[in-house]
Amino acid sequence: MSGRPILTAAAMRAAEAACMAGGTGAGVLMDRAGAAVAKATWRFAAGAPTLVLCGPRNNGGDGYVVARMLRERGVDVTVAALGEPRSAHALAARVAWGGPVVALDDAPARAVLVDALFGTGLARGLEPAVAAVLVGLAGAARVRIAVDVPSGVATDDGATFGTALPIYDMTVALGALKPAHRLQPAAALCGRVVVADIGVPVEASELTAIGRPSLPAPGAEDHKYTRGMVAVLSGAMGGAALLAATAAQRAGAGYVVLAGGSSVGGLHALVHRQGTEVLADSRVDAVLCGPGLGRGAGAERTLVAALACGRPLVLDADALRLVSPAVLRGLAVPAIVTPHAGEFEHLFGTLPGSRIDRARAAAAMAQCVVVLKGADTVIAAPDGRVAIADPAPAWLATAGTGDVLAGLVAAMRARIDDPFAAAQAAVWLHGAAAEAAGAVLVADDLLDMIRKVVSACQ
Ligand SMILES: NC(=O)C1=CN([C@@H]2O[C@H](COP(=O)(O)OP(=O)(O)OC[C@H]3O[C@@H](n4cnc5c(N)ncnc54)[C@H](O)[C@@H]3O)[C@@H](O)[C@H]2O)[C@@H](O)CC1
Ligand SMILES: [K+]
Repeated sequence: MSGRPILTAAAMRAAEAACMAGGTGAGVLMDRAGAAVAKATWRFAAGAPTLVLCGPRNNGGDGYVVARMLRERGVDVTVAALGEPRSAHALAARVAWGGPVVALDDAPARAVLVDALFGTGLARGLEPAVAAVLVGLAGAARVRIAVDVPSGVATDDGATFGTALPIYDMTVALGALKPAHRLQPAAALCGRVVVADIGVPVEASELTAIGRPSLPAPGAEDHKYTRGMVAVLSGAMGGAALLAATAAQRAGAGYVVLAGGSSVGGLHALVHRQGTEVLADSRVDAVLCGPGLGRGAGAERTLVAALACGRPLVLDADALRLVSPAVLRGLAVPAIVTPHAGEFEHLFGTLPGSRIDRARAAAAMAQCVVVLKGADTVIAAPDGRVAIADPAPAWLATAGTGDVLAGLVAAMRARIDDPFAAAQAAVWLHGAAAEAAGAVLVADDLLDMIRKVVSACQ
């Protein structure tokens, strides 16, 4: 699992400060940042006339460097500034640019827009008048490129403060990914995100991006039980559990039992069992409870049996309405829970902060791995580690896709000991399956794609 680091604004500033303490000047970093953006802009826009918007501080400073470097490549560059430079390095970069600078309000539309108004220092939403000018110029441009982050988004939680902002074609993240590149609504504005190495060493981070997992193919000594035995507990609505069980099979679990419900059908290789006796089988590596469970007395009995079995648990859907953080905390083996926003709030209450903060607090509260699902899925471990998924296709917003994810989580949990790593592998497979399925997918289509995306992980 690659797990590229994601740095908050403060963490990026600390990395930058450590680099400067090691002897690299701030101006050098700004030059590297500007050079990286100029190179990306050149490649993307092939030298078309370019408007660079520069803010008052260091993001704006990067902008002046971009303008200078594009001019050196022969590009027709116009610079428009939101006020005078208010940091020493931005001022130096403007002096080095040396060309004309017009006020933002007078900026002419050009084919390429480079937005260097605000970066990781943004503390509040853009002034409505500034946002309106930005949106207008972006709308008139053919190519829109954001320096570090789109101006007007909050770096650490991806908020846009309710302001309408442009959608960019590319965002050049300086030094490392930031939460805003992955959290909504900001992530949807970024376009393609390119991380530019500006020579700032980035330590291992508690916050990472979910990368493609490594899922070794079975060896000669493997058999169906070593491949992972998964028990999926069914209930009132058998279809959901069937989706989950099939996903687990397709993701490589060697033996999948669908137990406790009345469901029939599925692949011939799926084993159907009455009741929950399978939970006493010591070969069971992971138990999934929740999809199609229902919320009646039968559902509670099934859940109680699951909670008592001592096997690694994955809890989803209806099961999340019937447990509490205290019950999860009491489990001998940490569970994985997979709530969407509504289930999350029902289970953990209204927690403060970003999705990262909330998922992390919930995981600590319940001492389990929390997969907070959505357009920006966030996974948190009880020890404080958090991983964020790349944006997944919005076509996933359809019935049954959560059941498929739950089955994938169970299959991964059955073969990967670390529940945090297992959850990440499953979320990656789910997103990749959705990419492969394409437009207007239904949950069943994901099942057909799982084998293909698992093969890509070997
Ligand atoms: N992190 C790094 O290693 C590097 C960062 N650099 C650049 O520096 C940027 C951060 O620069 P700064 O911290 O100077 O901050 P910004 O350039 O992001 O500007 C934010 C500042 O503007 C003011 N402000 C905040 N919100 C505002 C609003 N809505 N309207 C008007 N004014 C507002 C505040 O005074 C705040 O300090 C990064 O995004 C990046 O572009 C690069 O120059 C070099 C390397
Ligand atoms: K920017």
